[in-house]
Amino acid sequence: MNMDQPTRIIVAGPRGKMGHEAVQLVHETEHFQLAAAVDSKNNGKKVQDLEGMPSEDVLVYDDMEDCLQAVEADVLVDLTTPEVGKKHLELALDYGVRPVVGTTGFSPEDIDRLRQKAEEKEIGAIIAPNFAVGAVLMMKFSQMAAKYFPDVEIIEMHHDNKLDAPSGTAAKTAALINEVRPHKSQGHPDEKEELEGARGAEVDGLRVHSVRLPGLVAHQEVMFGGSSQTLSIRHDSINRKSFMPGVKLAVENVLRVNTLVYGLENIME
Ligand SMILES: NC(=O)C1=CN([C@@H]2O[C@H](COP(=O)(O)OP(=O)(O)OC[C@H]3O[C@@H](n4cnc5c(N)ncnc54)[C@H](O)[C@@H]3O)[C@@H](O)[C@H]2O)C=CC1
Ligand SMILES: O=C(O)C1=N[C@H](C(=O)O)C[C@H](O)C1
Repeated sequence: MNMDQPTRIIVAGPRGKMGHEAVQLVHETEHFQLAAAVDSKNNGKKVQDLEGMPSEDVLVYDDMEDCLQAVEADVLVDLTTPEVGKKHLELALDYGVRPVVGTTGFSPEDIDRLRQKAEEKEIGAIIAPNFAVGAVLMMKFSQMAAKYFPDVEIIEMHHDNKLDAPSGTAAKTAALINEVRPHKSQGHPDEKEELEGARGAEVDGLRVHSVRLPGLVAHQEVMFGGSSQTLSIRHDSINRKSFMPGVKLAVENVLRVNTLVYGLENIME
């Protein structure tokens, strides 16, 4: 790949809340070039003909494989839905296009399998459950705190159009915390849920609660409790522009790695 040439990018999900911002980011970034978009409809139209899109004279495909066969691209930015995102990531690897995936809903098994595939193909891939730098710091600070406060509950709060629960960020936070937290079942040993789900989902004894409300964007609070004290670590994305510097960083870095990287923290300086 010639690093002096602009990075040619396919955006999947261009009419979505995140995809729309991503098309705008590619349009505004000098060393990025939009190669095509993959949408669930609008096959054969130009991106610039979709409502609210910048003047990008490139084609929209309604099928990822058709797009990968027709278009020369370096990177796929996927911001679709959990099931679609998994298929797109696999196809991109098959065609030697490096995936940057913000789509959430990947299980640890999915990630292991896809990492193996990326390594077999010797190309980079990045799955980032949260592109906001502040959210990455919130996760890292939570991991630091968990060493000293093993009693912790995660409360993630999102808009009510979100398909997956818990959020990818909450799942990643729980995984990071459980790397350092001694296993512990929280709450009273005789605790009983009078209403199913009242104590949230359980990840190795740690509880995760998902709130869905109109008006919210993306928020997470990690609450720790210790003797006579509590600690809360909170991040709020109040606009989807908060994710775009992370998308840019991931596109730049996916060209330099030959494995699947899970989490923006692994590429942040
Ligand atoms: N990693 C991160 O920082 C962030 C990740 N997300 C994740 O990104 C994904 C998208 O989120 P939003 O933009 O809020 O959702 P959205 O619902 O606004 O957009 C999803 C888009 O995917 C499109 N789509 C569905 N099937 C498709 C297909 N077969 N081919 C092409 N496009 C298809 C839909 O038409 C829609 O436009 C979700 O999984 C969400 O959890 C959201 C925000 C930040
Ligand atoms: O769907 C969203 O909106 C978001 N999804 C990601 C997640 O599941 O963690 C990232 C962010 O929280 C916004």
